[in-house]
Amino acid sequence: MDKIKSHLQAEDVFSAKEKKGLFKAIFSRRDVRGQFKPDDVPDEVLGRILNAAHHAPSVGFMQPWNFVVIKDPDIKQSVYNDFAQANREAAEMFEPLRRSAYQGFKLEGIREAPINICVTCDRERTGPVVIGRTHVETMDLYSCVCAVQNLWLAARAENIGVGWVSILHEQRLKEILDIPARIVPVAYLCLGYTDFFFNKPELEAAGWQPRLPLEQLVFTDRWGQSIDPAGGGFA
Ligand SMILES: Cc1cc2c(cc1C)N(C[C@H](O)[C@H](O)[C@H](O)COP(=O)(O)O)c1[nH]c(=O)[nH]c(=O)c1N2
Repeated sequence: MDKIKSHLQAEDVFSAKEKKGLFKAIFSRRDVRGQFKPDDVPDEVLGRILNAAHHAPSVGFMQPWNFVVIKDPDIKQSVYNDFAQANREAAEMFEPLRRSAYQGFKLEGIREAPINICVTCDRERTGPVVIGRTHVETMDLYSCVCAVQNLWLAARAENIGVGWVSILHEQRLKEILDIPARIVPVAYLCLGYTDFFFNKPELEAAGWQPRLPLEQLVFTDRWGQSIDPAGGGFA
């Protein structure tokens, strides 16, 4: 009987070109909000992106996600209306100088993006006791965020921009989308083709927040014990 191939063989290592492709997706992925094209995203392309999301890691292989695909302009408008209200509330939370900068940012592309996707978490999908979630219950939510990241990177490889909108009232979003009580909306995403991706985060380019140096964020052995960046090999 043929032995079923149950693990990757040595020849399945990434070629230099494949490696480059993966890192290109990681480094050139952007949060897209202001430059969506109205062009339809074919179902086949959307299917590939959702399948990539579905292949994310999950605690206990729980796969707690659902993907609500929204194309209806009326639903988008309702979500936008909630964003507009939440965004006004958000602006009030910043001190005056930051507030005017905040008010100048475009922080969503809900109505322009041909597709919106709400990624949700079913906290009870595989029963109350889950391998790996026995002591930290939020692991299922983190698993859904892994799915979001897979989606974001796969979309980048398909030349499709994704923007995450989190300036929303969770309960209102659940009402608009008819999301059952036990399900948690994790991410509201806007998707569509785009002519370009900025080469830096927009918040970095606008001077709102720089990218932190990696060497400030990496410790050896103990919290606070910095590595020597030159010797650390991350340059
Ligand atoms: C959990 C979470 C939530 C949000 C975001 C991201 C994440 C991870 N981001 C996008 C965020 O601003 C962006 O990722 C960073 O500024 C870095 O830029 P790039 O993603 O590299 O372009 C985001 N952007 C935006 O315009 N409106 C929003 O409500 C949010 N919310």
